[in-house]
Amino acid sequence: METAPALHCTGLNYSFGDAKAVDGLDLRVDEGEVFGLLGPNGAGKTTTMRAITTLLPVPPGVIEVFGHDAARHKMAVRRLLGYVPQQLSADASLTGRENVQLFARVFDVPRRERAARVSQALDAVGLGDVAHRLAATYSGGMVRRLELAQALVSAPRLMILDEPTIGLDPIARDSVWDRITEIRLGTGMTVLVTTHSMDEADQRCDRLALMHLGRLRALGTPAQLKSELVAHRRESGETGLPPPSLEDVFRYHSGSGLNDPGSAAENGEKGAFRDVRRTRRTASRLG
Ligand SMILES: Nc1ncnc2c1ncn2[C@@H]1O[C@H](COP(=O)(O)OP(=O)(O)OP(=O)(O)O)[C@@H](O)[C@H]1O
Repeated sequence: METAPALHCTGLNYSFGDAKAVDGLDLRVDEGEVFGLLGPNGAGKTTTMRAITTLLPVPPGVIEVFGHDAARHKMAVRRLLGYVPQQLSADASLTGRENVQLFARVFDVPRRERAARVSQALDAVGLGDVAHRLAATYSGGMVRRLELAQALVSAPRLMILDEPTIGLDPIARDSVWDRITEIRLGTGMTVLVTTHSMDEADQRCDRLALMHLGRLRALGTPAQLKSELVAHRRESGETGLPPPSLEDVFRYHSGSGLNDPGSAAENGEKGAFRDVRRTRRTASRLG
């Protein structure tokens, strides 16, 4: 019998008032993959992730996590998930260990396993030795790794990471990604991640979905997406260009971004303003 994929979305729609944030999204993520959700600001990535985590309501039959319907079996789905949102979730006035302990209680990790699981999660992200320090004293990269530990403490099978490296310098970014890779290799955990860094997407993701204006525009491995663009250039007679990067693929599928009709900016500045404000707030708190 075929095993259920880590995630299956069938015709996911989500609107905020009259504005459609996600428009008929079909997506399948297989167990063990690192799957990147790409797209310009306002493409619908965070809304998709929040729907998967059951934080936004969706009707039955639309989202399944390891075969569990997110509408009918909300708690079963939540138990399978770890989620690191874009906004910071660590409390600066607690120590690293206290932050992770808090999540262990919230996620109902059995009391007798709690201490060991908290230590394991902190060690897995390389914070075991500094777990006694207040999170306020951590660098931006350490805070992001602490949030990863918070999400890891419930031993999720599907980890959802919304821009886990936003606002980090290249060394801190690598250290966050190296930890994700190590944990994934050790546990077989599936990862669904958004990033605006095309280098990260290219180097760290097995497969990518490119969203724009709430719709899926392209799907495949980084190599497939690039070779599709080569084929398209050939068909349209564009010659003499260097091999495309993932950024070229992104630009090709995202059109003129925020100036497209129906985009966040065209639908009202408020949405775009909120997106930028949220991103800046996270980045500056990490900086
Ligand atoms: N709470 C909300 N109320 C109203 N509109 C919203 C809300 N959250 C998101 N939107 C709108 O829905 C659309 C999709 O937003 P979403 O945050 O999912 O995009 P995104 O791809 O994650 O963008 P970013 O890369 O900036 O994080 C945008 O037009 C956004 O303004």
